[in-house]
Amino acid sequence: MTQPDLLTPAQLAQSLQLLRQQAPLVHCMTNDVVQTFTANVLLALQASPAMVIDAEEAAQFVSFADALLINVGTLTRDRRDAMLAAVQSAAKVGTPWTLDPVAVGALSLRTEFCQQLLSLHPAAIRGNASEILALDNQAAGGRGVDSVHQTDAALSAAQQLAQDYHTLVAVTGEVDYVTDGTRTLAIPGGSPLMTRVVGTGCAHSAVVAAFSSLPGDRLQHVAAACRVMSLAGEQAARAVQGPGSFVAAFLDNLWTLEVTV
Ligand SMILES: Nc1ncnc2c1ncn2[C@@H]1O[C@H](COP(=O)(O)OP(=O)(O)O)[C@@H](O)[C@H]1O
Ligand SMILES: Cc1ncsc1CCOP(=O)(O)O
Ligand SMILES: [Mg+2]
Repeated sequence: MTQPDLLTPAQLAQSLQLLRQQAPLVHCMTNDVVQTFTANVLLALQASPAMVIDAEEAAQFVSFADALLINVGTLTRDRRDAMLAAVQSAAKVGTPWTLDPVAVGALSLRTEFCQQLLSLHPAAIRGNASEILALDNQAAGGRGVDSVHQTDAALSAAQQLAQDYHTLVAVTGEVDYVTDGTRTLAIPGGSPLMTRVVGTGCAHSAVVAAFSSLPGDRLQHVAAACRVMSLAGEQAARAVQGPGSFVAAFLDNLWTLEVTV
């Protein structure tokens, strides 16, 4: 495996400009905790969120959407069936979909479902280090929804998953890595404060879904999704006292983000 490269400012600027121009419609099937925050993050980037969750409606709606997000954070059997219907429909119509395997590992329902989803061709997978290790059967998972591993420790698992399932894997934490199994980009930055408000990881996956719908180099676009999150996060953390005001500053920074080349 080759050493990680860095995303250039020119690549970031190109991907961000394309995202704002295309304003993708992102079909989100996500967990109960993060619905509003996820929608607000997408809106701040000029994308359009739509949370359509009934099995029949989801299978229909995915053909109107530019991207689909599957997040198993508050999975139930009914939701699993609806997500499966949406993914199968996405495969038929060619809508790229992204998996967020929240807390995969210790719990059977979500672990078996995530393993099933892997063979249904996700365009991208975004998880924290413990989730990526668990998905590759190399660890039992994290502490609930939080990681107990560093991303360096999960990089080879991310590369292996990407190769095995012909997908992109973004493993996020202090340093984010995005890999297709051959090329890997490292994205430093962000702030520990990002982990002190709920939903940043889940929203990150929604942003990965949005960027993965863009034409061109998907690895570049997904790395740009990570850098957009880390830039907005680090700028917000510098300006605020704690988690409450962080959320507002983070959304404002996504809205105003400019990249100088
Ligand atoms: N120590 C850190 N320093 C900077 N950014 C971080 C740090 N930990 C997490 N992040 C960022 O916070 C967001 C949430 O990521 P993470 O904690 O990995 O996911 P999850 O919330 O799914 O566990 C990501 O954008 C990630 O890059
Ligand atoms: C707390 C919680 N419990 C089930 S899903 C969820 C949200 C997790 O959000 P994130 O992974 O973005 O921290
Ligand atoms: Mg998460």
